[in-house]
Amino acid sequence: MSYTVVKYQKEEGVALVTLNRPESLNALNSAVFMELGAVFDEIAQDPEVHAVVLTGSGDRAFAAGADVSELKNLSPLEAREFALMAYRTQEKICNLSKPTIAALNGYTLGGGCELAMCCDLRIAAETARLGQPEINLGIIPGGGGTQRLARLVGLSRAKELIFTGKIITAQQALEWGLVNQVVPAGQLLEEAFKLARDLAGKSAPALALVKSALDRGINMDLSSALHYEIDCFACCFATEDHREGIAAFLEKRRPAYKGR
Ligand SMILES: C=CC(=O)SCCNC(=O)CCNC(=O)[C@H](O)C(C)(C)COP(=O)(O)OP(=O)(O)OC[C@H]1O[C@@H](n2cnc3c(N)ncnc32)[C@H](O)[C@@H]1OP(=O)(O)O
Repeated sequence: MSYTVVKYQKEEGVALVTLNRPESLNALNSAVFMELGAVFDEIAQDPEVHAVVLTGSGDRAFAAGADVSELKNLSPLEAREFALMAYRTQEKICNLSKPTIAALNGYTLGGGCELAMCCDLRIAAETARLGQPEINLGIIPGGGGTQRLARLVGLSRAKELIFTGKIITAQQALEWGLVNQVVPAGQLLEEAFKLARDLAGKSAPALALVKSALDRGINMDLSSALHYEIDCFACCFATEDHREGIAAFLEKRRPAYKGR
């Protein structure tokens, strides 16, 4: 399938997905959400892809938020439809059974920050700036910002960011736990790919199971989550990869996983 507002490339088991509206700082409109949804459907079905890097084109923004010109004339029902469409795409990203890394190459604001939080890990360029400035438009985050941000940085810091609409540096985001790593801008994609290739070399079923244990478990009560983890742990023993991982350790060699 061909895409226009999103670019999709594959390299050595890693998918690179690039938001591609640099003239508007990769603002997220309906077309971007539709294409992003289709790309992640394609990735989910593609056995050659073992990890994903999501970034923005140009050197100014990952995404500066939902496209304000599209939000301008929405009725409440249309705003709900827009948010639901974004939600459906975000669910495809969150539920992908492969690891995802957001490479934040500049402004990561509003819906852009919400999209980054749908990825498993976030690496930011030193020049990246993050925030949820919706309050300054007289609206609130509608793409998971109130929930995912609070879960990542705690309720108090989430309120600080969302109430004030202030924009923080990549370093501050690192200190708050909103990003995992900060790197020089020129090394962002290289570092994101290094991590993605490392993850792509691990057992795919083990990664899928542990992603599920973490993402589903966090929303369960502790006892249910611990039992779910035990079931996921047990499922690993149905894979060829677990035999290979243990054999490789005992034979003092690198494992060669087959993803099954
Ligand atoms: C409901 C969820 C949401 O996400 S609401 C949107 C939340 N995001 C924002 O409020 C950020 C809006 N953008 C800005 O505040 C600024 O653009 C900036 C601080 C990110 C960068 O400022 P700067 O002065 O450096 O650049 P420009 O403002 O001139 O931006 C360049 C170009 O991009 C267009 N643009 C930027 N953000 C958006 C957006 N969210 N939606 C639509 N378009 C956007 C901006 O209008 C400029 O276009 P131009 O045609 O050149 O005027």
